[in-house]
Amino acid sequence: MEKLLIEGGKRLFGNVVISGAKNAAVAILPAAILSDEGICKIDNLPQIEDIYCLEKMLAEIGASIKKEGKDCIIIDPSGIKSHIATGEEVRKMRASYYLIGALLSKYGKAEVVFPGGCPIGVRPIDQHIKGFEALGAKVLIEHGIIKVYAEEGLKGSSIYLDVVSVGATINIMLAACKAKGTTIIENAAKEPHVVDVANFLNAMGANIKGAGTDVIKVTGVEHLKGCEYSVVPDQIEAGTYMIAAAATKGDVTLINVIPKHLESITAKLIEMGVDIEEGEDTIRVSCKDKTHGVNVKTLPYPGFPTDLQQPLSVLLSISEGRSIITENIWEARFKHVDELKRMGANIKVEGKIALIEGVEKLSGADVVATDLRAGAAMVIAGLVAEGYTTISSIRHIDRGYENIEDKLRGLGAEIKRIKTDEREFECD
Ligand SMILES: CC(=O)N[C@H]1[C@@H](OP(=O)(O)OP(=O)(O)OC[C@H]2O[C@@H](n3ccc(=O)[nH]c3=O)[C@H](O)[C@@H]2O)O[C@H](CO)[C@@H](O)[C@@H]1O
Ligand SMILES: C=C(OP(=O)(O)O)C(=O)O
Repeated sequence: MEKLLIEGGKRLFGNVVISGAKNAAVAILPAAILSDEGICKIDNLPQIEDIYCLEKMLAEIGASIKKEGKDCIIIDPSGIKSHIATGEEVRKMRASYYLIGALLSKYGKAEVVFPGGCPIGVRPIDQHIKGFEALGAKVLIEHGIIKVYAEEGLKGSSIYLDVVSVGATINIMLAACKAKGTTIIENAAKEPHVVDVANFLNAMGANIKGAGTDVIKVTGVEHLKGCEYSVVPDQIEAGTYMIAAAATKGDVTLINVIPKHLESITAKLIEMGVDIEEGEDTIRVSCKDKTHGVNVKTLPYPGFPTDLQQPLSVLLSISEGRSIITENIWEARFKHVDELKRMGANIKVEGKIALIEGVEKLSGADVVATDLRAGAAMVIAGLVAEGYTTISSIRHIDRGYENIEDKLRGLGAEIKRIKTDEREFECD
């Protein structure tokens, strides 16, 4: 088993380059199979396990995938013959559900195994299904496989999402972009990755308007073609490094970011006493004094992102006074709290609320990355804690953070990946 070993107490200084956004890239790769003519060259792809997993899935159904340089791939979908994706990889990640929208759009049918992803609570897909059905598809779930058929073809429709869902918004865009007529998605998600996927599809020839607002209009087109595209910078990876810089009382400049996408985290950090300087595509985060506690509610974009709640809870744990986190999106996104408590944090969880009393310091311990962002939280905790921290189950971290230990070492952290003889305990 691999673990991360961190010697805490080093302040982070210097520059860190932010990678392409996981949550955009995991939808853009499946979207690329929609090309009826030509290849897609996709750049600024994060080098993370979720992307490697998707590349394998696409190759399994017949796509040709070629790497070009470090973070660019070329996808040629002309060899795809199958509408079925039920392999081992599909189960490993959440975003494999985008294969449903993409295959349905391409073939009028799709059979995809139920997706996996972070164990952060019940993760229904009823809004995806509602969207596919509104477009004229029949949906059947059998033996853990989602089977979607549109024998008469897909027809544009109006869909009002009952909850703001990133996945359902993107999946309906994918399914609708070659449907007959116009589809309107109301109460749509507005996250930067939703906009990025719409931009990618438009670069392929789709006609999608309104992405980034809560009403998206998709006018079906007959034909999509290949394109060249660069994935938007990762808002969540950037936020994680911003929090790490503040927590270690460091001075870090993030390169390759879109400051607008980070407004909710920037505002929260400023409220806590952190200094932030925004450039055109950079953000400098510095912090000399102890930060103070604040209240945070997770909300769909442009609210504070749930994916940064766990990393922020570490900074709040060592801030002066009391903080309250309200987690409004996922019902089980406080699993990291028990791990933080091992390091001396004072946190009480009641339902969707975590009550945090700031402590003077954290101390190193053996902890577990219970999910992806919990893992990022443990890394930040290890960086600020006194002594040594080891983090296990780091496969979760590898799903979403490119070279986390190299990037942090570049900022002066003492962190390394170690191999142990222990077998990994699979808890999800
Ligand atoms: C690969 C990816 O992009 N993952 C992100 C995506 O997950 P994901 O797309 O799975 O999350 P959603 O935005 O769909 O979920 C938001 C809320 O809607 C609910 N819901 C969702 C779909 C549905 O059909 N029915 C339903 O009730 C969920 O239970 C949750 O409470 O957005 C989440 C919310 O920003 C992030 O935490 C994840 O990192
Ligand atoms: C929850 C996350 O990922 P996924 O939806 O892929 O499980 C995340 O990126 O924080």
